[in-house]
Amino acid sequence: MQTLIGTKKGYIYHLEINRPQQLNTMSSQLFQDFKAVVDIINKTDDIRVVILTGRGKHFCAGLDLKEAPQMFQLPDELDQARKSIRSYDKIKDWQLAMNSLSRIKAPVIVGIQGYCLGGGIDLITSADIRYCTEDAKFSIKEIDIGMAADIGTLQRLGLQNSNASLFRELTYTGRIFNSQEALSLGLINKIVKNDQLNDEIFKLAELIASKSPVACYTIKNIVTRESNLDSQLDVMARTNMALFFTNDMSSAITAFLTKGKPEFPKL
Ligand SMILES: CC/C=C\C=C\CC(=O)SCCNC(=O)CCNC(=O)[C@H](O)C(C)(C)COP(=O)(O)OP(=O)(O)OC[C@H]1O[C@@H](n2cnc3c(N)ncnc32)[C@H](O)[C@@H]1OP(=O)(O)O
Repeated sequence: MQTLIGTKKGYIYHLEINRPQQLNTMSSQLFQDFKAVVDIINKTDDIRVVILTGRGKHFCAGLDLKEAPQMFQLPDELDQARKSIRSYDKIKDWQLAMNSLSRIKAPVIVGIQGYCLGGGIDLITSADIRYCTEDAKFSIKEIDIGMAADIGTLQRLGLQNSNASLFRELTYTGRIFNSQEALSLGLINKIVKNDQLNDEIFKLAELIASKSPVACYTIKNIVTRESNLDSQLDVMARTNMALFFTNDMSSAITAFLTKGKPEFPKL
């Protein structure tokens, strides 16, 4: 795999996002590699815990906005309905990729440092356990590219969040929030010192790996049956399939690439 590196250490499988020069942004290759790695891991019967980290300074700066215009592009000759159906299929495929961590049979621990933005949050919400460093920074940044987070965040983190008001503020504004706020939101379960992330998550992984893998498998099977998740994600895909063709989105992505300011017309 090009964008993910996997290393097995005893019962622990360490997966690393390997696009540090691109701030580990999500390219179409990364989506494909996430889908592929689930099979590799699930077919290896002595993997008891999976750790996911990102190489370099940042965990993940979200969707690769340099590649995004190609990712969203559909043939001009298609009518609106056909474009919408094809974009629905694409969103479902990306949802499948970003739900990979919940489809891994073993518990998954994620370690986050630096920025974790947009799709990066979608990805980590499908993990079992999330630790971050003191200086980690988060943003539910989809709003800044004129779209709604469509691959997990609204469903896994938003619905039934005990801090719903803070959650809504963060989704409507896309403002950067720190590790303490991430903790209070339930996005993160432990903040660790900047230089101790790997030590802490490996320590935790070793503890879980010492437990019965059958019991861990059973627990994961139960706790990942989030009520109505599939239908919620499907509603999201059916809603966003039209959003992909707004000028809001293309104007926002162009503004990022050209360091300009996007224009959003009235509803
Ligand atoms: C559609 C369904 C699937 C997934 C949907 C996901 C939605 C999202 O993920 S929305 C969020 C998308 N991401 C962003 O909006 C992040 C944009 N980037 C930033 O805000 C900042 O760059 C930063 C990450 C906060 C870092 O800031 P700073 O330290 O000041 O560095 P910069 O000079 O801004 O960036 C360095 C270099 O990296 C490039 N870059 C940064 N982010 C992205 C990105 N997401 N995609 C592509 N490239 C990115 C930036 O353009 C710079 O490149 P240069 O070539 O050096 O100019």
